[in-house]
Amino acid sequence: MIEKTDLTYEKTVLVGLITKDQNEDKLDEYLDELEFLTYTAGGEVIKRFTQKVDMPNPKTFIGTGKMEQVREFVHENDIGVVIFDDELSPAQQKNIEKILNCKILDRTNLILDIFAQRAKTSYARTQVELAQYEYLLPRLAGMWTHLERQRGGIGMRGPGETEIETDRRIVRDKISLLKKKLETIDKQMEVQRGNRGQLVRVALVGYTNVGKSTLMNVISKSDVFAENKLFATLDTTVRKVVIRNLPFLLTDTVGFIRKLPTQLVESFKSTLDEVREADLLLHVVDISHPNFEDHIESVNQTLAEIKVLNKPTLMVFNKIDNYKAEPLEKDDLETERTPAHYSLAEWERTWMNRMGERVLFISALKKENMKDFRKKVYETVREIHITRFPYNNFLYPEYDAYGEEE
Ligand SMILES: Nc1nc2c(ncn2[C@@H]2O[C@H](COP(=O)(O)OP(=O)(O)OP(=O)(O)O)[C@@H](O)[C@H]2O)c(=O)[nH]1
Ligand SMILES: [Mg+2]
Repeated sequence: MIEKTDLTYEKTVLVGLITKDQNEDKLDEYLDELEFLTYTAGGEVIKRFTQKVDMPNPKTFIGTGKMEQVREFVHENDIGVVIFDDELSPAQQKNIEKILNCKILDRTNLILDIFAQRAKTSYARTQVELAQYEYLLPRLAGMWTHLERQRGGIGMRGPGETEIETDRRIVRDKISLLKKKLETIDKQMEVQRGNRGQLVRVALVGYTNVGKSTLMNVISKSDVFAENKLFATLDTTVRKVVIRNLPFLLTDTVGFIRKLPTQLVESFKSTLDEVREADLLLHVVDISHPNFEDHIESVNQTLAEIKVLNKPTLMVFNKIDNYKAEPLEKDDLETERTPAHYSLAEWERTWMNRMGERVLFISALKKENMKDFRKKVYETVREIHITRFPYNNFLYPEYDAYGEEE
């Protein structure tokens, strides 16, 4: 299927809720991210609507009065799409569509759309298609999709079976078909991975748009697609990298994002196998992003969900060239000093306290501190290598034994 909503130049409105779990600042952050996602999908955000409620309205997500405001705005400004920051129930989706009379998407929907636009290889497309059907399945109730045409055949529908049940069955069949297809490719890939021999495997992980592909390009001198949009990378790329004379495999992977249902993450299982099978993770963080600590948290959560726990990890804080602490005047005694005011040196100390030596502060773009980066990666990979193959440790001396050149 691979359905794509064409958002090109489409005028868009965002809607989010302020609730007890999500204060105004948090919502602002989420909507900033949603706006970036919309831009990535090709849309342009004209306005945001927010509402403070205890609970989302079960019928229309936002209240009646607010909905009327949105309806007027949509009507007067020729808005093509309204995007909700949270997942809508099928009933909500249907009701809202009726009222607003334009395209209605939720966050998951939008992300899936971007995935669909970006999936290039047949493997990535199959994964996206699987994710789309997984998303569709619980939503079939109340939605008459006429999927049965695709299946056809007399006698396919049992007596008394409703259309929805038929649709469900078709979607389930499709899901198991796609899973089988992925399994077959997986087996081939496993063989390929097996052929990679006894090299230590390192995987770049991190939130989307933090600079994983840029870093990959810098260290492997390869040409992986990197750009300032979300989910530039959907396929994994593996490169052999040699630092000094120590070879290892480096994998670039799909970026993580918060509020992505686990079941969708699972659709990318095979891509994530690279992460599961890695000996070392480089967790890349965009330290210039105001919410980078939340990003770390949500990456760790996804790692836990896919059962990648306690793997050796280096924290790589990237984009130091772009980091700006919030200014705080010396004589300002009123404002409380928070981590937002930390200098880079303070962040470095904070993370060293938490993680010991396993932290790095770099700029992949400006190639700052790359020497440090190479050294630390070399030493960590070397350690893994000689633990595994103790008999050839003589091959790889301490990094500094090479002297200063390079
Ligand atoms: N200022 C600055 N920008 C950077 C740095 N590293 C990467 N970028 C920019 O950040 C954007 C995202 O970079 P990517 O390498 O595509 O990020 P990614 O983590 O691979 O993103 P996804 O594949 O979308 O998850 C690009 O515009 C890069 O030029 C850096 O050190 N400093
Ligand atoms: Mg990338």
